[in-house]
Amino acid sequence: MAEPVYRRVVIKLSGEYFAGPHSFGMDQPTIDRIAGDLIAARQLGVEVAVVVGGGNMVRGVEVSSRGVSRPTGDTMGMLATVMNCLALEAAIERRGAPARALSAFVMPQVCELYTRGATHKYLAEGRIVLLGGGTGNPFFTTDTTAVLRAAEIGAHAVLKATNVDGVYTADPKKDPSAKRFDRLTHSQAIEGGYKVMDATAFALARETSLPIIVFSIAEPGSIGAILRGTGHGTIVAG
Ligand SMILES: Nc1ncnc2c1ncn2[C@@H]1O[C@H](COP(=O)(O)OP(=O)(O)O)[C@@H](O)[C@H]1O
Ligand SMILES: O=c1ccn([C@@H]2O[C@H](COP(=O)(O)OP(=O)(O)O)[C@@H](O)[C@H]2O)c(=O)[nH]1
Repeated sequence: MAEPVYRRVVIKLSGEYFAGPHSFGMDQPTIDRIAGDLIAARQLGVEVAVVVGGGNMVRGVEVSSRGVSRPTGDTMGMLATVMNCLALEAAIERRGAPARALSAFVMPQVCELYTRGATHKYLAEGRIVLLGGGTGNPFFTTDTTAVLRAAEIGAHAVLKATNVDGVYTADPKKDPSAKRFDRLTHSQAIEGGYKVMDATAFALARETSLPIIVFSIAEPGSIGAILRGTGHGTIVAG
């Protein structure tokens, strides 16, 4: 079997995708399927840290438009990401593989606090490490969290597993004539204003020379295919 292209990665999983065919909440078959894909990725010999979004439950901007302050709405969003991590941790462990959820917030009754040291330790033990709570700060996203954590732990790439198969010249859900890029630079992604990831995430990835691969999570096995270099997606790199 081909050697994996990257030895340590941060995988950003769309929170929205956790809802499966529903518009809200956690769809267990979808979470179980993602757990299987992550275990297969780990079995390639890759150290896997995962940042999960929270859009299946709370997005700060939406909540704050209904009356709470933006920082409070964002805190709710970050707590939603912790819940997704706990669901994924349970799904991975039910399949017999070791995982460990860490949170950006101190919540000792729930899970351990995120630190670089703890992440390295659990990755070295062969666990899939699930990073909840975003950056711990409002006004950021889990895309930015994924790049930040990747830079902190010395990951070789960020894999953004989402609901489109790459970066397009325009939102492909709105513009059927949009064209997909195979590859583009961080600067091109920022200047193009492509909304598949926020500009803060692209800018931090440029600053830290981290490649980002945007690909669809909908295809079972897509994470492993990207890691083997045979997947279908857009590479955003230097
Ligand atoms: N230029 C673009 N290329 C690809 N996707 C885009 C683009 N502009 C907007 N999008 C939209 O970005 C969405 C993915 O971003 P987002 O909803 O933040 O995903 P996630 O839930 O994975 O964080 C896609 O559903 C797609 O419709
Ligand atoms: O560092 C962070 C990460 C996330 N969030 C909040 O958590 C929500 C869920 O994250 P995100 O929208 O990135 O999830 P996804 O789009 O992947 O489902 C966001 O809307 C924000 O309100 C935040 O405030 N700071």
